[in-house]
Parts: sequence; C-alpha cells; structure tokens
Amino acid sequence: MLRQTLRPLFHGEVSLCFGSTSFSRQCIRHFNVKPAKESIKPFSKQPVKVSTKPFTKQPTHRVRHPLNHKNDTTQRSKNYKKTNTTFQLAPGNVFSTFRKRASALATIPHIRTKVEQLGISKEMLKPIANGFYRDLIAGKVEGCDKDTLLSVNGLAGDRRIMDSYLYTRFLEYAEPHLPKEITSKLTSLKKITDLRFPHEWYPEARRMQRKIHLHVGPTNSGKTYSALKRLTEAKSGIYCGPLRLLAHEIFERMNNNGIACNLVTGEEKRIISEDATLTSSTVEMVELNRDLEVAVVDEIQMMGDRTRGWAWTQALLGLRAQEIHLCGEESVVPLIKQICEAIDDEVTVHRYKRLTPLSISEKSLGGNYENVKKGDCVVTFARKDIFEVKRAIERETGLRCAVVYGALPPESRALQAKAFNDAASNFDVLVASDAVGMGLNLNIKRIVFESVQKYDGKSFTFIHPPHLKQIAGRAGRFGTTYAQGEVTTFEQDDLSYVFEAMDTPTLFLKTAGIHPTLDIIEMFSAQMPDAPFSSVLQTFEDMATVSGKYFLCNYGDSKALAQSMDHLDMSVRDRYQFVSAPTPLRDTACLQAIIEMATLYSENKDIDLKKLVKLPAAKESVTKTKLDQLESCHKIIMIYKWLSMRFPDNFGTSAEEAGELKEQCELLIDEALKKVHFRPRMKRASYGQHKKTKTV
Ligand SMILES: Nc1ncnc2c1ncn2[C@@H]1O[C@H](COP(=O)(O)OP(=O)(O)OP(=O)(O)O)[C@@H](O)[C@H]1O
Repeated sequence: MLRQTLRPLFHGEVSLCFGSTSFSRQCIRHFNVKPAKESIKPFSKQPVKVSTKPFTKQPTHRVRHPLNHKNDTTQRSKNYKKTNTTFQLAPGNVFSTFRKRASALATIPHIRTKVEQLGISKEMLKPIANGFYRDLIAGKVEGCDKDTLLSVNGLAGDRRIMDSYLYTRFLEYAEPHLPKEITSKLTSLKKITDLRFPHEWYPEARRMQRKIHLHVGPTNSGKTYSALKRLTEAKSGIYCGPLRLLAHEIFERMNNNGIACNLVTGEEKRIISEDATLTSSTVEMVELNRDLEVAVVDEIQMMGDRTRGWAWTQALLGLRAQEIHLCGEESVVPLIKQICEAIDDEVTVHRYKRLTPLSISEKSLGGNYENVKKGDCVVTFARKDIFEVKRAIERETGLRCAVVYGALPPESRALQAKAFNDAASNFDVLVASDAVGMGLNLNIKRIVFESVQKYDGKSFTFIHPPHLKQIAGRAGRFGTTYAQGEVTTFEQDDLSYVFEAMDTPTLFLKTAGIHPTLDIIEMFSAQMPDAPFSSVLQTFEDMATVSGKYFLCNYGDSKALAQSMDHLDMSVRDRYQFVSAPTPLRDTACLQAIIEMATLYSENKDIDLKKLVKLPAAKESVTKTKLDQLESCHKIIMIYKWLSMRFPDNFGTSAEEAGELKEQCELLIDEALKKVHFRPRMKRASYGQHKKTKTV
C-alpha cells in the first residue's frame, strides 16, 4: 500500500516534447501533494499556550513570484500517508477541461498572441479553431482522443501544460487550412526546432572513437576517486563538475599535487599556465573545441535535471576526449548505454560498493532536540527552518551548530563545513538543507532528517528516494573521523519513510536534457522578427521535437526574465546571454539588479558593480533580514562576474575589484552567521501537546 502511494513520486525524469504526434505522449511529469494541515513541532520544552480547537488550515509558506505576482500558499504535512496524494484531475474532468479549453481556443489570450505572431490573423483563426473543436469532439484530431489525452503525463494537473499541448495539436491541424506563406514559415520553424539528433551537433566528436568509462555506485564508494586518478595521469584533460565549489576543489587539489590545472567556471577564469595539462570547470563551461586524452564528468545522473540536464548531455555528446569517465548513480546505466550505442562509442561500466557501513536507526529522536549529539547533521529542507532548528538545538543541548544551505555562497558553505569538521573548533552539530548532499566533505556521524518533505515551489512533496539516499550517504564518509554512518529522523512518524526510500530499487533515468544552441535560437528568432524574445522562447518550446531519449530542458526562469527585458533594445545574442545568467528570480534584489544591468547595457553605458552593491556595515547584532541582504549582495556580485566574462567592455569593474567585494561580502556573511539574532516566526507546541491537541 505504502509503496503504491509513493510510486508517483519516484520518477525523476521529465520529458517535454511537443510538436510531434509520435512524441506527444511524453510531457512534463508533474506531481503535487495536496495541501494539508500543519503539524506543530517541538521547538520548545517551555509551556506554550495551545489552542484546544481542532487544527485549522494555516499558511506556513507564502511565495510571491516577482514576475507573475502569483501568490502560492501551501502547507507542509508531517503525515505522508494521509497527504501523499497527487494533485490530478479525475479522468472525466481531464477530458471535459480539455474540451472546454479547445472550445475557447480562439479566445484564450496567450494562444491568440502566439498564433498572431506566426502571422495567423484573428479572422483566419476563428473558423479554423471552430473546425478544430468540431473534429476534436468527433474524435478526428490526432493526439486528442480520450485515451491519448489520459495517457499524457502532466495533462491531468496543469492547465498551462494542457494549453501548450492543445496549441501544438492545433498548429498541426491548422496547417492544411493556412495560406502558403504561413505554412512555409511553419515548415521552416519546424525544421529549426527539430532537435531529434543532438549528437549531430558535434561532428568533431563523432569522428572520434571515444571510450566511455561509466563509474557507478552509491555515495562514498570511491567512484570519483578512481576517475580522478586516471585524470592525474593524463597528458591533457578536463574535470567537469556540478558546482563551482567542486571545480575549485579539484583545481586546488591538482595544483597542490604539482599538476598544472586551470580553472574555468561561469564566473571566473584562473589561468595558471597556457600550457597547463588540465582544466577544472563547471559542467556548463565544458571545453568542446580541444582534443583531450581524458575527461571526467561528475554526477552524470544530473543529465536528467529539468533545467541543467542539457549541460551533462552536451558534455557526453560533445567532448573530444579519447577517454570519458562518467561518475554517478546506477540509474544512468541503461540510458548512457543506449546513447553511446547510437553514436558508436564503446562503454565499460565499473561498479562500486560503499566504502563504509551505513545503518538506519530503529529509533528516531522522538521529536526531542535534547537527543541531538555531537557529529550529527540535522537536515531540514526549508531555509526558514534552519535557524529555528539551530536555535532549538543550541538551547536544548548547549551544543553549537554550523549551518549549510543553498542560498549561502559556496565559499561560506565551505567555511561552515570546515568549522564543523575541525575538532578544535567549538562547532559540534551541522544544521543543513539538502545542499549538504553534494560537494562537501564532512565529518558526519549521523544524518537526522528533521523532515522528509520539501517545498517544490508549489507544494510540499516527499523527498525523492535517490535524493534522500544521497543525503543519507553523507554520514560516515571514508577517511573522515567516523568510520561508519547512521541515519535517523527527528520524528518517529517519518522513520518508516526513510526505511522505504533507502530500500527503493534503482529508478532508471529514461531521458536526458537538451537545449538548443544559441545559433539555433538566433535562427528561430530571425523567423519571428516582430515577436518579443520571451514569445520566441515560448514558441520554440511549443514547437520543439525531440527524440525518445531526450527532453527539452525547461526555459521557465529564462522566459520570465526575458519578459522583463523585452522592452530593451538588444540583439538576440546579447539577450540570450542576459536571460541565461544564473539569476534566482525569487530574490527581488537580484531580479532588479539584472534588469538594471541589462538596461544600462542596452543604453551602452558602463556598469559599475559598486553602484549596484552596497554592503551593509558589520554590526553587533545581525537580523535575519540583514543576512538575507548579504546573501542577495553575494548573488548580485556573482551575476555581475558572470556577465562581465561575456561583456568585458561594458562591465567596467575589474575582476580583482569584484573579487575583493565578493570576499568582503563572504566575511560579513560569516560574521553574520555567528551573530544572527533570530526571532521565532510563531509559537510552536511540543510534540506531546501536539498529540494532546489532536485528541481533543
Ligand atoms: N582507494 C582510495 N584511497 C584513498 N581514499 C579513497 C579511495 N577511494 C576513495 N577514497 C576517498 O573516499 C572518499 C569518497 O570517495 P569519492 O568521493 O570518490 O566517492 P564517490 O563514490 O564519488 O562519492 P560521492 O558521490 O558521495 O562523491 C573521498 O574522500 C576519497 O578521497
């Protein structure tokens, strides 16, 4: 039963393939968990006034998207058995909603706009849309019969996905009814958006007979170690990692071992020597125009990532290396084999076993922070909870906590990790978000899941088993203080989920992400000269055809960013760079900063980092708001550095000055983390009180 309820959450892969009937069955997988009542957690042992009323729905998480201004209010549930229901329409409703959307097709504003941008006028649209609806009801439109619609993943949950699917089917239907100039335009757009053969984008790599070594195994099994060992022996080579932090680590490790290694990340280039044998880079910056002896691509399973997957696929298909060592999870083996078979590259799979034992404890912390011990890493998935948990642990146990979370700059994360690892420091416990799962070597004895749910931007969903395994695997890392690791949960209720997830068989990745190249986007855009760039990206997504092994990475944030820059005067090439900059759109300060940078650039003015970033002065007591500001400042500095690598003429602040400001900001963040004065958001009752209230 439990396995059955969890099954929908276990699929990691996403496919977005519109525009071709044969691929119409593959769409975005879209899973939600229904909002449920909030649980009250034991942050305090002191008496807290508890209402005797039954629980009422209370928003715990309100996210305001800076661009679409949609509020999303969702709650977290502690009881996954009750709430692990996917948000889907009943089959009958899917079909009737779909029919309703089809009947109103000619009046849906965003569809009308898109159609007009292709040259189909309102007058032309109406009769064709009417015919489309009539034939759809009669079951004559390909891909729109009831059985097909019900089998398309994602159509049951999201109206935008339905519209997108409908729009693509409509264009196919409309073609014979359109004037010749529009059909020939559609034909050329379709040609450009035909992404079915991404391996053909790299002819130089195809001319080589490459050997692919696939190193797979659980975390802490030594797979990266083996691949890197081979890299150190190579006369020329590259390391491609998922994080700036990892690229830096390999860069330093190689140079410390006397092997000249350059560093290339999106934000910086450190050329130790033009003759350096090795390069350490982030995977998006992979070098594809040089012949190499060895390439190492880390965390290859990220080729299934919805937004960044394309970078791993590009590295796999495009690297001109005699030997490519891919490190990752067992889940990628069949897909890599299929892709490599198609391009005639030889694959050897090397399997690894965990180097140290890892056990799941039968006992949780019983909802009591007093049971936290030195060497524990308490994992909570919401950043807002991190400081609450830290405070509760410090108060209940007297132990000191370091913190690691995604919004912290990698440099600050590394400093916190260092403090936690250092036996001489007075940090005993680590409180972390899932950012702890990758890139840090930590002396963790036990992983404690404070929660097993994560907010995904829409609702709270249960952590996917592979993700949970990766985090759990951080305990008892080989070569650290603790020779064996342990995993448990804060609440007893969550423990069974951990057992289930750790026991989940490998879920194989079915598709790898791809992205069109900038040249393809430029060509496509030239066909739609009057359309704003955000619409160009949307139409591209709507029309793209990919083959069964691939999916089109999602342009979500880029489209939103493009929309806020549509009014600026810039070439497509420049625009594409601006919308590709790593900008966290939820951070309003970052969003404002990049729009300001783009505006100044479009006016051909100089862009001065010191005018964009004003670091707050260090103070005795630091509020969480101040910490947020510092984190935003750091992100803006990184966006600036990223753009200045691409537009050195307009981004006048030198790399050294930007680097100094970045370091100052990191120091302030480090200080702030020590002093942060945190006021709890709301009173929480103890676990016992929570249970008592439930029975009233
Ligand atoms: N043969 C070895 N000799 C010495 N140290 C090793 C050996 N194999 C692995 N290690 C060390 O063990 C730790 C884990 O190895 P590694 O990072 O290669 O594991 P992994 O399987 O890639 O894990 P993850 O996916 O978690 O990064 C590293 O600190 C690594 O240096």
